[in-house]
Amino acid sequence: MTSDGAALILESTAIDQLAEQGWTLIRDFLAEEEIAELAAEAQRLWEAGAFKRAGIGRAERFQIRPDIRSDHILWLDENAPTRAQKVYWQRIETLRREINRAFFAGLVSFEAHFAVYPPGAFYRKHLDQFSSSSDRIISCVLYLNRDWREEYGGALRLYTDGNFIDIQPRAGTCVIFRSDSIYHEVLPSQRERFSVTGWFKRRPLVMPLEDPLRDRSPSPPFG
Ligand SMILES: O=C(O)CCC(=O)C(=O)O
Ligand SMILES: [Fe+2]
Repeated sequence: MTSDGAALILESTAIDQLAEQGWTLIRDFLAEEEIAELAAEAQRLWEAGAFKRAGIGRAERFQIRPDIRSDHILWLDENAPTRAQKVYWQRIETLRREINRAFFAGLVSFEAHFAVYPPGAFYRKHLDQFSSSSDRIISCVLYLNRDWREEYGGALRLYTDGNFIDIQPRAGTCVIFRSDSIYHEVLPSQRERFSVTGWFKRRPLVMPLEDPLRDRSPSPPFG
């Protein structure tokens, strides 16, 4: 990155594109050594067995469906970030403010996980919003593999206007898109493919009327 001014101009172009076409990308989202540190961390945790098979759906609808997605994930804990993760969260916070300023989007939080696609893994075409809730507004995927080559597969295919575009998962590229309307898929990857995937969220618009876990024993009889 050349200067803060240049970074700001880049970011505002990206945000214009996000508004116009529903997706954008920022290359060099973090410095090379910051990406390398995140990549080393993800690799170490993967080798230590800390990742879990990813599923689809939330809460009681959660299912492991290797026919739909076969990646493995590890959620980040915002309250206990490593040094590399702290830099990532700070960068995300800057982006959150930019998006809110440009769109009055009311994004209040962010959740993120590391993901690994082992050789052969994929994620079929989908939207990132759960059908049961609309609090995921903007998706954000940051890639960690240095020297990625097209022949490894593993591109992110974004579907837009009856067409599609393939994005190579190269270290430092961050793809940002609307969670409610941009269909996308991860094509089968032939190499271990690492990323940090996250979602900007709004406060849920409709609050549940009743907490299902609340004690529902009958109230004591009158008198
Ligand atoms: O890794 C990617 O390129 C996209 C991942 C994805 O679509 C997801 O986790 O919902
Ligand atoms: Fe997705």
